Amino acid sequence: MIFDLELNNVGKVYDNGTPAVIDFNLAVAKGEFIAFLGPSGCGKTTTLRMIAGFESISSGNMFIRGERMNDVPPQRRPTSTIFQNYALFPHMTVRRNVGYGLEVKGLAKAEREAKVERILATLDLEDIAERKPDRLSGGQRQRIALARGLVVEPDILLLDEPLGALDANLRKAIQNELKLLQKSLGVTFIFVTHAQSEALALSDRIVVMNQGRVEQVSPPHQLYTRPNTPFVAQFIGRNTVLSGEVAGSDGDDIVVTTGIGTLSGRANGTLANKGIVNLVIPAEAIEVYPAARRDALATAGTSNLVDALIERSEVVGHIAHLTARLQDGRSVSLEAHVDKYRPGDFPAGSNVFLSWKAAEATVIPAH
Ligand SMILES: Nc1ncnc2c1ncn2[C@@H]1O[C@H](COP(=O)(O)OP(=O)(O)OP(=O)(O)O)[C@@H](O)[C@H]1O
Repeated sequence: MIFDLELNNVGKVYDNGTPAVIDFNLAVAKGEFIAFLGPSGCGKTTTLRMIAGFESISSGNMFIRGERMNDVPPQRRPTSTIFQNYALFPHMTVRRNVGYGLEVKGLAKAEREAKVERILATLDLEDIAERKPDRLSGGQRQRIALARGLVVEPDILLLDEPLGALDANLRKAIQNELKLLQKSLGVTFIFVTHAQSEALALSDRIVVMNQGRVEQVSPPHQLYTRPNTPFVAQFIGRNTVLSGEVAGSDGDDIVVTTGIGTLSGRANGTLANKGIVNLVIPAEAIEVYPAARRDALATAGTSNLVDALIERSEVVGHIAHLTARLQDGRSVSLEAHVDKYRPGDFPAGSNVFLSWKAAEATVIPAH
């Protein structure tokens, strides 16, 4: 199979010696929507710029549709880049901004105009085609930048924090638009973000980066429910991470001795280090029961029963928010519809039990 994009052990060391990207491996199929997600300074932008050709590759190889790209200059790569500030020309109309890339490529006027009209129509920009971008809204400018990137018909569109300049409401609306547009065009999109919700909402797969390295590449749901590493468990979703030691197994479940009891979860892949592990429990998997139900739950064979004390209990709209303190002192935040956690059932100061199904918790190596 020929991938749209392949990065094989790609690395970047800046002239000052900073290793910004280390052994980056990724294969992207045509039409995939990929997010690079991670904290500030983890190497997302550097990787995107190496794909675009704005930054040289220090080690490893990069291929687009099977062709090695390491030494190909940016303008000869089948990529377009959309920058966070959109980099539109303020003195040109929207139409000229959109057509500029085709002018540079030297396309004949008639062909150029046909392509520009088509993309203006696709992105609903015809009515503002004669305006200058500085007189337009953030959302409109974002669409112009998209049109400018797409009009050259790239194999891969690279987007650097494309929604970063927009306010929260507009961001949400444009997220949906972007996803629909990408699916209808079938163009491979790679975008950089440090907004977890955006990556989870938009992507087919997310590449989580940390300190220059790829921690995990997974579809959003899998990343959320089955983290591979302690970093991902802390960075994505709302997980409680307990350290412990493997005591054995019970069918598909791994039994772990922790500071607050003998608990269980499922292994994610093979556990290289069987000794010290982390048990990762997503907030969504945790059920809360009043202390009075302890015996009934134990009789029913409910596993993973953990004592806790409700520290905070409040209802906002239809959502009940609970904070429960475990015996080791750490707090767990939980939320659910008020039909599930009825106000009054779990007042602050009450003793409760937390429980989860072993299949919904994940056991990962501690390092
Ligand atoms: N031109 C440069 N010269 C030297 N070091 C650089 C250069 N650009 C980036 N770096 C360093 O490389 C590392 C990765 O930076 P990069 O911009 O790729 O991270 P990022 O994940 O995109 O961060 P952010 O979310 O803040 O944009 C950081 O340590 C950064 O300081």
